Amino acid sequence: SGVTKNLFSAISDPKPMTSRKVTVVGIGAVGMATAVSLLCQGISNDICLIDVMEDRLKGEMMDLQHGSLFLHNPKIHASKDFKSSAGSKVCIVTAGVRQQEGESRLDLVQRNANILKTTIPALCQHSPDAILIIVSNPCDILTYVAWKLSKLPVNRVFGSGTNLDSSRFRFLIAQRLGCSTSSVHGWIIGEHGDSSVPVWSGVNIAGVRLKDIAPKMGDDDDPELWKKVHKDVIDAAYQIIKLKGFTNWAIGLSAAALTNTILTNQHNVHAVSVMVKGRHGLDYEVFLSLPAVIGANGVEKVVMQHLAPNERCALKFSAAMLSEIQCGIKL
Ligand SMILES: O=C1N[C@](c2ccsc2)(c2cccc(Nc3ccc(F)cc3)n2)CC(O)=C1Sc1ccccc1Cl
Repeated sequence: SGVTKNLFSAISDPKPMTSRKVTVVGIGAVGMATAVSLLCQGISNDICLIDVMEDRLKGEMMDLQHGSLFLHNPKIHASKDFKSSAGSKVCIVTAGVRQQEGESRLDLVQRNANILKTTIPALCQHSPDAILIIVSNPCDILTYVAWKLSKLPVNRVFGSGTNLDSSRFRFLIAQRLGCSTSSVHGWIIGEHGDSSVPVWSGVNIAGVRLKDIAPKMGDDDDPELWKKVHKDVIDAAYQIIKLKGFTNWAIGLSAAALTNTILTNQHNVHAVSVMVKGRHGLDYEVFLSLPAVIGANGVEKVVMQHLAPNERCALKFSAAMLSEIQCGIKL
């Protein structure tokens, strides 16, 4: 038009640079917290929102677009058609249905698996090189389902897993000790949620292992009751549900942090849900969280922590449980 012709003297035609496009599937509280975390931290400037609720989708897209001035002038698009996710480097799946009153866990799993049956193949069709991060719950089982449906190598699909559990764990310890969360190193591994496994021997600040100072740390007869920190991680989840009805900010920030590690090929170590067969004596084809090195190719390496017998036993129990549930899922 007249204005653009007379306003700009073009130097180059805008060729698409190697975009860091990210697709977020599911625009519920978690999906939107993830999108906002990505945009506010400048982790991605090219976001695609996918959901089936078209009005809500358009509203969220417009509302986010109107914040462009306060962001890094991002490209934000939204559609129920997966075509608009084409060329994504990372696809974050937060879509899922809530557990209904009295619904069995297996029914919930099957309903969420049914959503993945259309979602995963469509994402892979339009972004064949993408890394998939599964956030939907139950996370470990749905990460397995997504991996099976994607037919991708195991490094390209992982779950947010105990990344959130570990961040709450480190926060609570940091509160107890009076230092920053990032300075408290500690890992919760295994099944995300109620049956997660805290690796007490690994909790340290500047390499000083708390277990060396408080040898009974994590035991039931520990006078300092450190085991309560893990219980508080679990109780916090239920308390937040009771207080606000859902959780979204910490999980959204954690999904954005995982995405940043991929897009910047940072090789950070995160507790995420990976295929554990052949590790720690586990023989099941299941996904559980272990500390993993994450980069542009997704899961690059797994850190093999020295686990106590009870920790290995808890992982084995979870693996057997997940394997049993997975057998009951119709893919
Ligand atoms: O902070 C949460 N909130 C959720 C939630 C629930 C509704 S909206 C958000 C939560 C909170 C409490 C329990 C619970 N259980 C659950 C199990 C299987 C499912 F398929 C879905 C949910 N989920 C979802 C979830 O996974 C978390 S983390 C979490 C949960 C339980 C124990 C420890 C942790 Cl670190």
